[in-house]
Amino acid sequence: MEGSSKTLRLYNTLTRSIEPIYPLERNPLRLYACGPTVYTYAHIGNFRSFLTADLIVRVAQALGWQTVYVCNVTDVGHLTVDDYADASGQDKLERALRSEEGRRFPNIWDLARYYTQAFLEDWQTLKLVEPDVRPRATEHIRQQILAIEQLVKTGHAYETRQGVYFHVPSFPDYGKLSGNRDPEQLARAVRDVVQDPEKRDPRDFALWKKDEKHLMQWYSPWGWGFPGWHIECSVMSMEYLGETFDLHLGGEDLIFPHHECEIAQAESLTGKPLARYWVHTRFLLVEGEKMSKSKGNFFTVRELIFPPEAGGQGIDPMALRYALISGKYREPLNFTRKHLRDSIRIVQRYQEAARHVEAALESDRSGPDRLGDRLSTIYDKTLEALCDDLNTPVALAAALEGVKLILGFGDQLNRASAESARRWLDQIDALLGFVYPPERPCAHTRREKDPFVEKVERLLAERDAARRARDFARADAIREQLLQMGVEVMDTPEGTRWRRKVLV
Ligand SMILES: Nc1ncnc2c1ncn2[C@@H]1O[C@H](COP(=O)(O)OP(=O)(O)OP(=O)(O)O)[C@@H](O)[C@H]1O
Ligand SMILES: [Zn+2]
Repeated sequence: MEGSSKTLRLYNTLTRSIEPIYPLERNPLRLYACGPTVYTYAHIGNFRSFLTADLIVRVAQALGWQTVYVCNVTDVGHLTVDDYADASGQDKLERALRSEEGRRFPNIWDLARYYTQAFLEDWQTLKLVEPDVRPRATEHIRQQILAIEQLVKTGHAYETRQGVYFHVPSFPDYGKLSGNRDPEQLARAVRDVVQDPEKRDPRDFALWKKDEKHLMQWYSPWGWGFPGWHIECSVMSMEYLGETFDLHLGGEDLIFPHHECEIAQAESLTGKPLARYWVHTRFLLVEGEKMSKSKGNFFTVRELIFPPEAGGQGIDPMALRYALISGKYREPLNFTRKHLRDSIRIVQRYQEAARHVEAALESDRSGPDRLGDRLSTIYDKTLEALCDDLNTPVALAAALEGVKLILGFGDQLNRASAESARRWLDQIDALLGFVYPPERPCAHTRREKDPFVEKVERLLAERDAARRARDFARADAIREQLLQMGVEVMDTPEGTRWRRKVLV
């Protein structure tokens, strides 16, 4: 098998070192990536993290391994301050339902379904590998309840009037992933959060929240309520991958508390390590700050790739994919216009090379294969760079040499060389995923309107009506409101036009 002599090496957050990765015995490589909370569209920062998982799966497959890849959907609303271990605060899904955009959904279940669907479309648009299992938290409530019951039975959890908590002192290894071991520091981390006075230790975190008013609730041995966020991933990962699996992935913000808490719960249940390697992606930044749903400083896939008439910027999804993988996953990546422009140009060169190759395959130009050996060396270098802790900048630079080689032949490419070039482009596409366009880009929501676009159109109609009624103060106020939403309004002789503030 091509490249099978290579070793994949990745940085393991647990051991704080780069380690060779290999599956256990004769098992496939088993991976779990924490999926999105579906209360709004996922942003491209989220996709940066999913792309790390995607590349690892692709590299593993290129090395000839079998893989089992699980990526969940968090469709139970977890809480706005979930970066605190005890998960108090307001439910993100409920808050979304009360927002202006959320009002169009009749209930919380429809809202979660809608954004799940949108997420899956974005996933396909960016050509991420389809996971073998995509478990939904709402479909695994029974398993979560059973796990919590077991933790209570074994003395790792206890009930209060407000909920059920995992008792951190019952798991001495708490802190092994994040290094957050100092109890006082951990207690300070939760100081600003509404706390349950019956909690036995400030570090204890919620497994079950009792709440008869919560919009998503299930009946449990502790009455009506809903599970904590951390338990969902412990349960779903073990359900599909076994008690110990290979890689657990997510963005850097998940190291603590989410993954630390997952380890505590799962390892208390089984007495075995949950995952052998923990891999975390650094943030995608906008002007030096984390791109984040809650901060509102984000770009969604659709606002970048939709055509301008649908409120987007018409960017090739493959260029967006290229931009998102072009930085090392272990370093923060600043998302800039220049970066996106460069990626657009590079992907266009690949597309041009693919066109040349297709034309040459149709031609009757004979002659020896003058590309096969050189391209195969380049493929090797590309894969080797990815095996080196996913060094994507080096991998992409290596692959670009192949494109230059192909383009260097111009119209003189013969059939034999074109066959090698086509094989190479296919291989690079399997490995990096941006050479050919996606098969199924965002079809669903192209028919169904984006709620943002709907809102803009409604405001523009109101503004037109105000102008007709010569209520210019009202018209100006609406224009200002649109501006604050990032929308520029242009009055032209053909009528009112609008566009999002342009990025490129
Ligand atoms: N800016 C970012 N860059 C890279 N990964 C990110 C970024 N923001 C979130 N992630 C990762 O995306 C995945 C899904 O995240 P999730 O849906 O829970 O929401 P979130 O975007 O972190 O929410 P919020 O923005 O409200 O904090 C997680 O692995 C998370 O660590
Ligand atoms: Zn998770």
